[in-house]
Amino acid sequence: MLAIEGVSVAFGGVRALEEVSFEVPEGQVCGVIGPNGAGKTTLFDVVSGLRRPDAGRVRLDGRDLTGTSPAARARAGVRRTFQRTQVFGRLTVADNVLAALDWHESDRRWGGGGLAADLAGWPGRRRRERERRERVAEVLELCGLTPLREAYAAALPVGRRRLVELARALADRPALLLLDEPTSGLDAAQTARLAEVVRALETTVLLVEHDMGFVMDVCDRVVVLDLGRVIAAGAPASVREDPVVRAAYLG
Ligand SMILES: Nc1ncnc2c1ncn2[C@@H]1O[C@H](COP(=O)(O)OP(=O)(O)OP(=O)(O)O)[C@@H](O)[C@H]1O
Repeated sequence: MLAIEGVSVAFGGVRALEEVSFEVPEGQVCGVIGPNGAGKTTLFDVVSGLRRPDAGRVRLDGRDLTGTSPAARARAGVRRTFQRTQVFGRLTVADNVLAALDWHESDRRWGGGGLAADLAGWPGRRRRERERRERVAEVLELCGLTPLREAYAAALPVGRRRLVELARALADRPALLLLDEPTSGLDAAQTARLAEVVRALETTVLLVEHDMGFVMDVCDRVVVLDLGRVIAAGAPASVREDPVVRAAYLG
């Protein structure tokens, strides 16, 4: 479970976040919405470790992550995607996912052990290799990318590249997935396909998104920020009907 507890951030006189608190239970998808300047990006930066809050805490499964670096959060199982997709264009779709898996594994296991350890560990390595290939196949299937597994990522339209990025982030079963404006640059069909994939995930997800339709479609819970404060939180349908939310959007 992700817990945001009394998080505040100020930029000079501007209170970007003021005592923001909410929780995302394990396996749920939570969307953060709000008008321009509401504090969404700042909140995302606090959760991913790019910005240290002036007050409050961020916990993941009870573990206090406040003040830890983005790299330490990655080791704790936090993954994020970016508005501009970050994939290896000259690798195939399958190799993109495999590379992500290798990267996170080696990051956890660094220390090595030399040639003797390598030889002694050979049978285990073969098993691990098979497990890795199986995991890649599983993630590609989940993201609807199996037919494209041998395609080069650079040749794909942006909607597919976004799915490749998602597959990379999911590869080693993250504890928390952060999606930053996942629909930006996607057309309606691509957005609908992405929504299907996100709905099928069993991962805890926090996403920031301008596309209300997408948020209402994929989220179990929606948190609405306005001028740095949580003005509403709950199921998509109740948030949509909330007069306070409507007033905030209409200005
Ligand atoms: N680095 C910064 N220095 C000064 N003020 C900032 C900084 N970053 C954000 N702010 C201010 O903090 C407030 C919240 O900004 P933030 O970018 O988090 O909002 P947002 O909801 O992501 O907005 P948008 O939807 O426009 O991206 C705004 O008033 C913004 O001008």
